[in-house]
Amino acid sequence: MTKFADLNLSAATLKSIKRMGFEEATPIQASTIPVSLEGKDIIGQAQTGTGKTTAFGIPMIEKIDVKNPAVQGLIIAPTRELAIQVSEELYRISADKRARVLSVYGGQDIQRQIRAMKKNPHIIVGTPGRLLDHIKRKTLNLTNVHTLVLDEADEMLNMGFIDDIESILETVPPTRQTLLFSATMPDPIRRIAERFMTEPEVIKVKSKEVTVSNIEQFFTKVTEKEKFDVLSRLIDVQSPELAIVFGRTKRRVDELSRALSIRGYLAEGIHGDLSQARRMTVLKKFKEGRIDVLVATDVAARGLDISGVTHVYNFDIPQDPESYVHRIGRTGRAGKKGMSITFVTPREMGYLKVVEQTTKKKMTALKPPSHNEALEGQQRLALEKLTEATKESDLKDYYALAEEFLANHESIQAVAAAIRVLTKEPDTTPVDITEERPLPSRGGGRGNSRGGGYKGGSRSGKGGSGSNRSGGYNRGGGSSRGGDRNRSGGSRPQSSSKRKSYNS
Ligand SMILES: Nc1ncnc2c1ncn2[C@@H]1O[C@H](COP(=O)(O)OP(=O)(O)OP(=O)(O)O)[C@@H](O)[C@H]1O
Ligand SMILES: [Mg+2]
Repeated sequence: MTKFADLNLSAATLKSIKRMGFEEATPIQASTIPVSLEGKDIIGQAQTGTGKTTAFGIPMIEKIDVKNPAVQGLIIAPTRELAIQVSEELYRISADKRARVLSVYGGQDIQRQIRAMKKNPHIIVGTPGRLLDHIKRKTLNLTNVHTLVLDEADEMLNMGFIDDIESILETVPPTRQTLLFSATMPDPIRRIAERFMTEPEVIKVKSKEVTVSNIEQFFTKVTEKEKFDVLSRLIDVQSPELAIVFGRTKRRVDELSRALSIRGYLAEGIHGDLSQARRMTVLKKFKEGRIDVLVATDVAARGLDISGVTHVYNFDIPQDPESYVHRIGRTGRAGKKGMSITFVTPREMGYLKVVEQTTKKKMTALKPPSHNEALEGQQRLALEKLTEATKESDLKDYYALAEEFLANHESIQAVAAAIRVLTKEPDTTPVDITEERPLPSRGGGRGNSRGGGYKGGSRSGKGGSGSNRSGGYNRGGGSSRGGDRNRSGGSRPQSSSKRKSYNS
């Protein structure tokens, strides 16, 4: 085990790390920080939730000259929420050194960002589109950047993002150090990445499986029609502390969050068509536990670190194995336990095999719970609440009434009534969920799982500067940026003109 104190870090950074509560460096931190401090380019791959942010954050902060007012570090992230989160983590690492960190992303007032730029931030964390926008407006000068990080590099280099990234890189000195991090790094993407790196060192934390062992992985075979009832019952049986339900499209997310609310769950949805203010409010409520279930498209699959997420439900199986790895990685973080349950329709069993081949881990089959099992789950939850309440010392005020009640009722009847009152009985209110077509049938091979391969097709018709690319997170073959993901029905959803927009 490596202690941060053994990594040759400055006193200021060590102090900040201590304040963050970190004692030992995680394996990816221990293996990349020394190499990064030497100035080498790195492709860093380690499982979800194992501290990659701090792994690139510490050396970047170490190398900032706070007396120099120029932007010296640039971090590019695929989504707005991730850009915000990463900037917050860097801010914490730099609490003592006091390097200035600024996040810029689409959907936020650009004038406000321009004003913030004038306060000479040392590090910029941004999404590709908005960064380009600032570069074009000449409100962001990257000529003094010595350290560049692509967080979730494979995601950004895959399909469509590559043009933006290349344009940004053209404005950064070629002598810079480039660091790429992700939990997944398919070979074709790695080869693209190496094009703009200098003799990168590939640092991969060795593990048998791509996913972390603290996530218990299940699948359940269900028909499209059964899915929603099965989801409700699973939530009732498993009573997650916080759960994320991933759906394939934005419409799916809207319908699911509405349906869950109708059935009495505290659920809200997040996807790329919502305003940035709304996205932030929903995420904040989820982090604070004011909603228990976050329903999301893949916009929330990458990098988000929300403590207390105990369950991930893949309401629709993702078609890319990488997406699966990142989705389930929203639980089981920083050594905590988690559980994932993936719904598979009979025709989609081939996708399950592909996922398992990629993760090198078999999922355990889970029988969908019955109505009675769901009821029992909720009753047990009620009993837990009752047991908790008996530990309270100030129940005395209730004794008189309790005695009066027990004089007229059997004790078993009294307790049963209390449990019943506290039980949220499984709700079977009919809800409207549009049926999603199954993914096109496929065999078991990994082969061509992402359709046309990693071509990095270009994104035409880039939205005007500062525009909110409201397309959300499309990977569909269609050209409509505002459309849902994969609406292409029975045909293969990804053609060679793969592209996604993601609200930079
Ligand atoms: N050395 C450490 N000791 C304890 N906790 C840590 C340490 N480093 C990071 N963490 C915590 O672990 C959690 C996960 O970290 P982080 O988000 O950086 O993971 P990641 O590897 O980037 O995951 P993903 O692949 O999902 O992006 C965070 O809550 C972070 O604060
Ligand atoms: Mg990360």
